[in-house]
Amino acid sequence: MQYYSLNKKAPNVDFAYAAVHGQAPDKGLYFPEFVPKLSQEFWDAFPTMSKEEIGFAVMKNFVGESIPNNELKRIVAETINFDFPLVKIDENISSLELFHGPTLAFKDVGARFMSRCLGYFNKGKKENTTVLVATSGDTGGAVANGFLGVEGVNVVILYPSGKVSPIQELQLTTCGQNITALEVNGSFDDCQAIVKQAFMDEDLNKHLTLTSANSINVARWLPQQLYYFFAVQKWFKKYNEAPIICVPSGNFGNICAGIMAQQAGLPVKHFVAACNANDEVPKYFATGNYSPQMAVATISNAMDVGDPSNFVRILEIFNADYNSITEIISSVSVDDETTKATIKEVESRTNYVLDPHGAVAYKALSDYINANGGNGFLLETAHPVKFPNVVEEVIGRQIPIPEDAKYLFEKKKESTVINADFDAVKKWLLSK
Ligand SMILES: Cc1ncc(COP(=O)(O)O)c(C=O)c1O
Ligand SMILES: N[C@@H](CCOP(=O)(O)O)C(=O)O
Repeated sequence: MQYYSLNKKAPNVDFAYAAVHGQAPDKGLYFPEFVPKLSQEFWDAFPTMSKEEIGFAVMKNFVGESIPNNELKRIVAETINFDFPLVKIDENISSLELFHGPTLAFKDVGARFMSRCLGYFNKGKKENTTVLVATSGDTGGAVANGFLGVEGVNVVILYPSGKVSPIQELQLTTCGQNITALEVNGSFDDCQAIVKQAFMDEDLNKHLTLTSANSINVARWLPQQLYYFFAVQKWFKKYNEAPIICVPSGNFGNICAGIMAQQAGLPVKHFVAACNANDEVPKYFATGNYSPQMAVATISNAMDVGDPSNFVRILEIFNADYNSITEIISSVSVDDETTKATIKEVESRTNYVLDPHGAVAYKALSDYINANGGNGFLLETAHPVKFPNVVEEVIGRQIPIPEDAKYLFEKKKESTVINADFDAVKKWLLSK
């Protein structure tokens, strides 16, 4: 499999090159030269395949010859060694719980896969790789956890000061070793823009081998397809009709991975991209015009993105054809008051506690189903305990902290405060 740059001004590369470099030299995101269709043999076996078998078959098509089969099988098995339950909430709506990994959010799958790929590609190399990552909350913790102790790799996490939840902040600032956190006086979009600029800076790239652990990087983004496969396999044990899938969306990597899975043949009836007040994509769906905007802060903070990186990948899948896009995907915006009311209503009726991101998706999915009929599931992308200030106030009780997360509260935050200024970050990187 070869990858091309979406800016179309850089040479094609294989999976290894795209994973090690992150972004193409012309600033474009890498994209696979075709979306591989899974074979009839795969679909015949699909209902009874194990997670590991599905994971290997799906990722093999994208990794190609860059990693030998036995190594790829190990990487996949280590990536997905936790549960992905599909829990029925009410008559027409289930929740795909993606928070059973080590950092309690869906990012663990991509981060664990990418860290192991880089570990494999870096074996025997003399120079270190610096992984730069911008986070609005969950990517940072997952990348810190996934890359902790990986030889030859230093991770630098940029996060917007005061705009992530307390557990998110502890997850990304307390690892030590090869993980460092830069607390940026700015927004997630500022952090993402600085990271992208770093890949383009000749001087910086002469001194450091840089890559990205955001969904920019295909090794972080593409494994996110896997849980769509796991969920749809479970879905067809209960239902005969393909599901409507609702994805709480910010940088649009997750839903874009789901669309890739659907293009490979996974049965999905419709996707709903649920956004918070950062509604540049819902506006595109309503008008056909896309115009990025300054992010506004919401209670679903990890989706506070004003210029989503992966929107260009969605356009690419559909050749930027508005009608084809809107046939398969809808997009809506849900405000904070409605998000809180949804958490409260669902908890008091069903006892199920949604996190603010899942609540945005629940509301968007239930509205879609009320208007169009059908059955579906939302992606519950983070554990509600990551957002206690919002959720506990709304439901009026405490959410117990999972055993595995208690250790975080004994740790001390360590971060370097820095202005949202590329030159300041460059100077800091070169001083290390
Ligand atoms: C909990 C949670 N939900 C939803 C999202 C949005 O996902 P994406 O940026 O892939 O659209 C994020 C950010 O990644 C997140 O952390
Ligand atoms: N919501 C994300 C933002 C970064 O998204 P990514 O998928 O491009 O890494 C976060 O939690 O940091």
